[in-house]
Order: sequence, then structure tokens, then C-alpha cells
Amino acid sequence: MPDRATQRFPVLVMNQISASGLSRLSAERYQVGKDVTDPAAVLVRSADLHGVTIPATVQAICRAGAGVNNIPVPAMTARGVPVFNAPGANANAVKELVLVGMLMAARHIAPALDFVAKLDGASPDLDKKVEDGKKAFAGFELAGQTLGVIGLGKIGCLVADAAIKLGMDVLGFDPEITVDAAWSLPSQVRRAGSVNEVLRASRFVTLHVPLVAATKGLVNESNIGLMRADGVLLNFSREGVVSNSAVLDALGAKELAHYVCDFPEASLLGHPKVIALPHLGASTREAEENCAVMVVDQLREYLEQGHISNAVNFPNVSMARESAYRIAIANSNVPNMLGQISTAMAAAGLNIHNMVNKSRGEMAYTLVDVDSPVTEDALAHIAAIPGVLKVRYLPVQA
Ligand SMILES: NC(=O)C1=CN([C@@H]2O[C@H](COP(=O)(O)OP(=O)(O)OC[C@H]3O[C@@H](n4cnc5c(N)ncnc54)[C@H](O)[C@@H]3O)[C@@H](O)[C@H]2O)C=CC1
Ligand SMILES: O=C(O)CCC(=O)C(=O)O
Repeated sequence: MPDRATQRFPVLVMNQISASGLSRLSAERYQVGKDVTDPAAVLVRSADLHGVTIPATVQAICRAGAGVNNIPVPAMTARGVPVFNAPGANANAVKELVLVGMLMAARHIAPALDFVAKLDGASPDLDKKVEDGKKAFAGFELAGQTLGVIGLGKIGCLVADAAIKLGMDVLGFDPEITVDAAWSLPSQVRRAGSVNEVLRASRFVTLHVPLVAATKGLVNESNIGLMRADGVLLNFSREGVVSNSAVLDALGAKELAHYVCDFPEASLLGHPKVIALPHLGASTREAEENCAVMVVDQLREYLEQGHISNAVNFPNVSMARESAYRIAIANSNVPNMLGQISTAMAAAGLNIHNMVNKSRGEMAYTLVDVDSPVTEDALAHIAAIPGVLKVRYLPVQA
């Protein structure tokens, strides 16, 4: 039987994760790499885990970022595996790139750079060519323009705030805005009642929603025509949130001026009115470090102490250690689970010292500190209770 108090946790790293985070996984307790076998945890950024066999040994999946649409969350929930993310850790990086996108469109930066790159430096009339050529790139200022922000979460709120500071008029829409987000918004942000209202009223529309069933094709053939002909649509959310064919039709019909996005799908490449970036939103040193540190700290707390924070499919749960012997149980949120679990513990001669139980949707999670060591047999009995999805024994490290 492995000594659970001294075991090392194998952690599979599937993308480039900042060393600032990885270095917090000590070599004594963690084996970290891209080739580890039987991983206890998977660290990922954008790697697509749909259709990938996730080993039965996996106890947690950590997304060093915000969006979890690349992770089969319902399947993990059914296995009692939390999926952690890093809320807000890369929001400033995305906000700054949205500002870049708006300015690039408003000031025709991409074609202007292209024009300059093609100038002949040896030409005697270089200055004249510059002065003659620049009128093709005259633009407009952001101040005074209306920006519509769809999705007022971590990123949307920062974008709205920055736009207000730039002198823009901001209209926001989010049917499920959190109280914290609402408090963080500048009072000048006006509230819209629908996506269509935002599309109609804004010179710029920027999308900051997760890709879920309800947001797939949020901007599509039937509503893109509501945008102004000189409007700019920005998509730093996900490819599927906007219909690319609707965008291309609108651009072609001169019913939309620019599409700025972080998802350069094939049909968009080379279009003069599309500004497509290679999924750069979170690619700053600061954001990569913030995300890695946040998810690694959450992972350590989960693997070593059983604590959960920022899992997208589990409640936040923590409990101060009052005993060296802790059991963590993920179970379905149905009646009489706690009764059955405590009966199994009593039958194994375990005295409960302290416990906490929380639920979120279909899931519940329980931490139990007991007064004596827990046998493999006792753990097996708890694991056999119908509705128990995962049982972990977390004795204090030797
Ligand atoms: N381009 C990039 O590199 C990055 C892209 N993202 C994308 O941005 C998304 C948002 O990120 P955060 O702001 O950090 O997430 P968040 O969870 O803080 O905010 C998302 C907001 O969207 C709202 N929302 C959901 N459905 C909506 C709907 N139908 N209409 C309007 N609002 C709706 C939610 O209520 C929430 O307030 C991520 O899920 C991810 O897909 C995030 C980070 C980097
Ligand atoms: O890790 C990355 O570079 C992508 C970030 C992202 O899309 C997200 O956090 O949702």
C-alpha cells in the first residue's frame, strides 16, 4: 500500500504554463512534466481535452485561464473531478488587447503599416509619398463613440471601465451579472436590455461571454444587420460566439466596417476588413504568471488539503485542519448521503472530529477530519456508497 502522506503527485502539463506557477510544485511532493504517467492532475491552457481519454487517476483539471470550453466539464463532474480555472487572472491582458483592436480599426493601423512597409526608402520623394499617402488612412477618435460590451464579467468590466476613462459612452449587457461585477462598474455605464439593443446603438461592440450553448452564434445572420454600417465588431471571446459567414456577408455588403477577432479561422484570412490575431488575448508575461500561480495554488490546496476554490463545477469548500487525518468526498447532491457516509465511518471505528459539507447544483463535497488513521478498507466502504463519486484520504504530510 502506498504511504499516502509521503506520496508524490504526478502532474501532467499539456501547454506552456509559466514557470512562476510550476515552481510552486515542490519536487518533494510533485512530479511535473508533459510525459508523466497516471497523473493526479492535468494543467492545461487551450489544449482541447474533448475526445481525449482522461486517465482514471486524474483528481483535478486546472485551466490556467478563464474559458473551460476545451474541457469536458460535465464528464469530469460525473467522475467527481473538479475543473479549476483562474477567474480574472488574465483579464487585464485581454482588456489591453481590446483597446488595441479598437484603435487598430479606428486608425486603419494595419493598412497604414502595410503602406509604409512597401515604401521605397531610397526614393528621393519619400516624404511626399508619405504625406500624399496618409490621407487614405485618416480615422476617427474613440472619445465620444459608443462601445457596447456584451458580457460584464472579469474582462467586460475592465473594458467598460477603460472605455469610460477614454471618454467613450458605454452600454453594457449581461443578464447574469454578479453583484461584485455590478459594483465594480463605473456608474456611467448604461444598462442595455438585450443583445439587439447593444448591436443597434453602438459604434463598437465587444463580446466577453463564455462559449456555451446559449452564446453559440450570439452574433449571427439574423442580428448582425442591426449593427451600424460603420460599426466595428470585436470578438475576444471564442470563435463560435460569432458566425463568421454572417460577418463576411456583412463586410461584403458594406453593412459592417471591421471585424476584430482573436480567432483566425480560415475563411477570415486575408480579408482587408478583418483584423485577426492569433489568440493573443492572454499572452502577456503578467497574465501567464497570474494564471499559473492561481491555478497551481488552488491545485496544491486541493490535492494536499482537500480545499476547493474557483472550480467551475464544485462549491468553494475549506476547513481548518484540526486532525492529521482528513477524508475528502465528492458525491451527488441527493438526500441521505451524509447519513450513509457517517454510518460507514462509525462502522469503521472512525470518530468524526469536524466536518463541512457544501453543495452546488448536482454536486456535493464533504471534508471530514477524523481522530485516527483511516484504513484502505474504510475508504473502500465509503467509495462503495451509491452516489459517492470520489473519495480521497489526505493525511498530514509526514
Ligand atoms: N482571447 C483570449 O485569449 C481570452 C478569451 N477569454 C474568453 O472570454 C470569456 C470571458 O472571460 P471572463 O470575463 O474572464 O469571464 P467571466 O466569467 O468573468 O465573465 C463572463 C460573463 O459573461 C456573462 N454572460 C454569459 N452569458 C451571457 C449572455 N448570453 N449574454 C451576456 N452576457 C453573458 C456572464 O454572466 C459573465 O458575467 C472566457 O470564457 C473566454 O472564452 C478569456 C480570456 C482570454
Ligand atoms: O491561455 C491562453 O493563451 C488562452 C487564454 C484564454 O483563451 C482563456 O483564458 O480563456
